[in-house]
Amino acid sequence: MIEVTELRKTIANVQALNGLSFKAENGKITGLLGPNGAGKTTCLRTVFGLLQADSGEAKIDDVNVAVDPMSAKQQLGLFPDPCGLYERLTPREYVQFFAQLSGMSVQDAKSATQNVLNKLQMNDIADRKCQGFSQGQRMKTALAQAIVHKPTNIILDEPTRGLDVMSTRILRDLLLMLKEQGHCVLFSSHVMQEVAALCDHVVVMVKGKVVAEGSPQELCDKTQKDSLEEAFITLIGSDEGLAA
Ligand SMILES: Nc1ncnc2c1ncn2[C@@H]1O[C@H](COP(=O)(O)OP(=O)(O)OP(=O)(O)O)[C@@H](O)[C@H]1O
Repeated sequence: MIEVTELRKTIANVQALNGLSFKAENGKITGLLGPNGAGKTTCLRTVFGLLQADSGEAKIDDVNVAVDPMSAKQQLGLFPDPCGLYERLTPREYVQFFAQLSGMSVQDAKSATQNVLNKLQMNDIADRKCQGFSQGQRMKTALAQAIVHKPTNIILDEPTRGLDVMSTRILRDLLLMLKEQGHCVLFSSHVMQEVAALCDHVVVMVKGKVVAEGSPQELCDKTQKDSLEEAFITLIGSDEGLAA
């Protein structure tokens, strides 16, 4: 479970987070939805420990990220930008390298890598160099890296940005699989369709704080709108920065 409480962060005189609080539970996909500049990336970076909040706290499975970052990160996987793979490595080498970085012995890293390659059905590409991979193959490799140390929690910042329809579908299926396996999946987006299709729980944020949260249906009910897009626009007070 990921829990943030009253997070505040000012960057270059901008109040990026302004008392942000929400929970992302295990076995659910939680979407952070908001217009450009709402603070989604800042929130995820703070949860991952890349940024330090001015006040408030972020907890991963009840471990405060700022107090015990190593333990917190043991239970956290960060989906990297699939464009940034090491081109000269094969997925097996790449994933095993990150498994060892997370503290596993060579033997454990090898077997964890084989497990994740099986889980994501990647054996056909496991020993090819990443150079020249399709977006979908990159996506799988990036996700394998994020989950090889078997974290309970996975965070993804706009994971479908720049992806074609097929790659988006592959990623959706992978996220649904992780949810079925009981993981906590937290991702940011301003793509309405993606949030509607995937999320059990949606956290709508504007200017660094939560303006509404609930299931897509609950948000529609709350705003008395038929579509999620209309509900979000009502909640946000404008359609700026939203993608259909
Ligand atoms: N390094 C930085 N320097 C200056 N301002 C920053 C920096 N990082 C974030 N901000 C500001 O903090 C606010 C929140 O930014 P953030 O990137 O978290 O938003 P976001 O919701 O992820 O936006 P987008 O959907 O456009 O990616 C914005 O106003 C942004 O300009």
